[in-house]
Amino acid sequence: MAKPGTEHGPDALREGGLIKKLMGLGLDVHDYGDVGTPSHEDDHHFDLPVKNPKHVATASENIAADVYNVIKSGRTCLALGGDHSMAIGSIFGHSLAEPEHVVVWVDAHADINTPLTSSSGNMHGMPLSFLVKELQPYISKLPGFEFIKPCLSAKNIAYIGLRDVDPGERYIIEKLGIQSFSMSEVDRHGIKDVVEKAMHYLDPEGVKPIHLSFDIDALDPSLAPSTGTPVPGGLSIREGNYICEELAATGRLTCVDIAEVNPSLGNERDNLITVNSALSIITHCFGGRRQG
Ligand SMILES: CN[C@](CCCC[B-](O)(O)O)(CCN1CCCCC1)C(=O)O
Ligand SMILES: [Mn+2]
Ligand SMILES: [Mn+2]
Ligand SMILES: [Mn+2]
Repeated sequence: MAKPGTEHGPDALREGGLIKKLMGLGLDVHDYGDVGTPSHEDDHHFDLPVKNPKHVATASENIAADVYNVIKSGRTCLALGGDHSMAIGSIFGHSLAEPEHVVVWVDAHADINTPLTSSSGNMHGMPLSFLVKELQPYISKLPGFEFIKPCLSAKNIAYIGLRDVDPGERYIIEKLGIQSFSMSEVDRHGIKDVVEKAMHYLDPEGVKPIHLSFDIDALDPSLAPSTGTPVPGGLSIREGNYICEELAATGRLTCVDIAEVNPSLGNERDNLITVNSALSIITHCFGGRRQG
């Protein structure tokens, strides 16, 4: 991961009262615990500048298995990160259970660099490239990722909140025609129109299961300071809550990722602000409504 500390994200959310808040919504909550992610000493890939590939591969396979089991048991899965590379496993696991699902990716970043377009080598900037069928001819096969079968088409993805996109990602988004509502579209049309347009594009009949992959850095850094790649000019908590309320209201929200909460960044107050923003996002995905 780009910056150590995201491994403590789930516990920070638990300590912030996550389980109690969800139970307070009348939900039958089961905490499946942490996914096993053994680290690998010799974890580098000789001819590619990809960091921790074996670690990410092992974690992804474990996450996929756990997400699949949770969804197959009839529950809605809440996957807590952790680095956004977690979405490799969570989306793949979701697709094994619900092959028809669509993805709403809420993030300051597109996270669709291939190992060759990435300038950082950090896998949190690459998760979608491992999952999109149209990109497979361009993806270097990394050891440990053999289990992944690309499970998304470009038309199954919509971005909300983009404001820091690398040149290679912009090319991919435009070449594949991925639906992208950057912060410019949010400002131009308003969040209501953006969510309506995104859902009409992804699922005009209103029948498909939804995967929401929410990177906490989609929110403005004033709301989520404890995160690894903050970018000014993000979503307000009202906009973030609105997205979640609307997706929850479909009744088809089947898997939610909350990524990039990093309690080792910033001070105590920053941690509290970030955790509270993440808890607000989560509760509005699971039935919490501002109108009560
Ligand atoms: C925009 N792409 C970045 C950031 C990815 C953030 C991942 B997320 O999960 O937090 O969304 C940044 C690449 N830049 C690094 C600094 C120099 C310019 C490129 C990358 O490392 O690929
Ligand atoms: Mn990260
Ligand atoms: Mn991300
Ligand atoms: Mn991000």
